[in-house]
Order: sequence, then structure tokens, then C-alpha cells
Amino acid sequence: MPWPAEEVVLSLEKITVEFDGFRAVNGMDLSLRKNEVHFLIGPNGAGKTTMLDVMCGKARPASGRILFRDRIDLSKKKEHQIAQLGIGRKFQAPSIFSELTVEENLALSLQKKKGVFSVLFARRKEEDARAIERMLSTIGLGEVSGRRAGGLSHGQKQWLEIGMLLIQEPAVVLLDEPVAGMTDAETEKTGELLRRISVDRCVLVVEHDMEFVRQFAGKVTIMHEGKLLMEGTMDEVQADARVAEVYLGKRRDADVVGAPA
Ligand SMILES: Nc1ncnc2c1ncn2[C@@H]1O[C@H](COP(=O)(O)OP(=O)(O)OP(=O)(O)O)[C@@H](O)[C@H]1O
Repeated sequence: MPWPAEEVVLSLEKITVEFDGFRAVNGMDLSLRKNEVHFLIGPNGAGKTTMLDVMCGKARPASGRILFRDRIDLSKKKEHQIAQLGIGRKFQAPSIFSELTVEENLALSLQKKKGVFSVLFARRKEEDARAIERMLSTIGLGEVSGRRAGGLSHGQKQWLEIGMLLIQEPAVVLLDEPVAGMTDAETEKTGELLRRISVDRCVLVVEHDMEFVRQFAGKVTIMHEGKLLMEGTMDEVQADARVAEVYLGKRRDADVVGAPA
């Protein structure tokens, strides 16, 4: 393997988040490593989205440590500083510009990064064009690059959003239910895209679609009531009695989690 699989890029230790005294996250640990698609799952209200909020600076932990690259403590940093350090989050709400073409949307995202780092990383026009070309190919939208983003299918819009995030070259990519509302074919393509982009990068996905998790997970972390319930491969998770118990009666797809692969 070209990179050490065990390299931890982002590490959250004993994170607690409170909302008016209510502990949405309660002493949670989570480590993100390069080269694996890592899924964060758990019943509704388990604290998954709050964990993503903590990682990108949208929510402040009451206690705990967030270490990026082993030395930078993110818990005191502001949202934009965390984004600049290379932690990219795709929210469920769309952020593409419908009236602009696919290519123009990517160019705008690239410009945003350049705006921040323009002095250090001034790029030439041809380099920008190459970066956009590469990204179009990565997200499979080369053939529709000149099309208005508003006219894309739901799946294509999601891939464009992922491309807009990736073109800023984040070290960590955080995604919240990326395949919600997608067709089976789009879901499959998205899984393959996540695998490709996890090379030399951390990809963390909050997901409810257990079939998708089963198919594409490298690692699965399960949260329950703000805490870590267990972590492992999908096979290990499916074989765990506590996991079945947490899901049983709480989600319709509990049988999917508990079922053998
Ligand atoms: N801003 C907030 N103010 C008060 N309570 C909140 C806030 N955000 C989240 N919570 C509560 O914290 C708990 C965890 O919420 P969170 O959204 O992180 O769960 P989740 O695992 O992502 O759930 P879901 O799968 O339903 O999205 C829930 O009980 C939720 O109601």
C-alpha cells in the first residue's frame, strides 16, 4: 500500500457537546485515517451530525480535544480557519449556483481557495483549467461540463457539490447522507466515487442507508445516545449483539444491520 493505512489525520478525544444542559455528545472518541471510507451510523438523535458540526467548527465542544495532524488543536479555531486547514464539509442543503454551468461552479470553488491562498499558491490559468478538467473526470461530469447546474439530475448535483469541495483539496471530507434521494445507479456511482476520493484522504460519511454502508464501508463507527457504541468492519458490526439491540425497534432497517452479509 503506498500510504500507511493507520495514519490518523483527525482525532477527536472525549468530546462532549451540550445544548442547554442536554448532552448531545457525551465523551465520544473518533479517529479518522487516510485511505478508508469511514461511516458514522446510529439511531436518530445519536449525535452523528453534532460530531460533524464539532469537526468543522460549527459546534463547540464543552470538553474534549480535536487534534488535526497530531498537533493542531481545532477546538479553539473558528469555522473558516478549520476550512482553510483542509477540513471540508458538504451539507445536505445545496450550495451550487443553478444559473452557472458545471464548469463555472467548479471554477468558482477553485477561486475561493485561491482567494485565501492567492499569495502562497498563485496558479496560472492553464493550471486552473487542468484542475477543473481533472475534477470533471473524477466526478464523472465531463460530458455535461457546459450545462447549467440547475438542469442536472439530483445525483449529478450531488457529485458537482462533492467536486466543488474536492477542488479545494481538503485532507478531510465530511459528508452528511450523500446518497439520500438517489437512484440505485446513482448510489452505486457515489460509492465508487467515495472509494476513489478516499485515496490519500479521510472520508467520513454520516449515513442511514445500511445497504450503502454495507457495500462501501471500510470502517463503521456506531454512536448511541451521544456515545461510542462500537467500531469495526461491517462484518464485525453486524455480528455485534449490542448493535442489533440498539437498532431493534428503533429503525425499520434494524434487520438489515443485524443480517449476515
Ligand atoms: N442546536 C441544538 N439545540 C438543541 N438540541 C440539539 C441541537 N442540535 C442537536 N440537538 C439534539 O442533540 C441530539 C443529537 O442530535 P444530532 O442531530 O447530532 O443526531 P443525529 O445522530 O445526527 O440524528 P439524525 O440521524 O436524526 O440526524 C438530538 O437529541 C438533538 O435533538
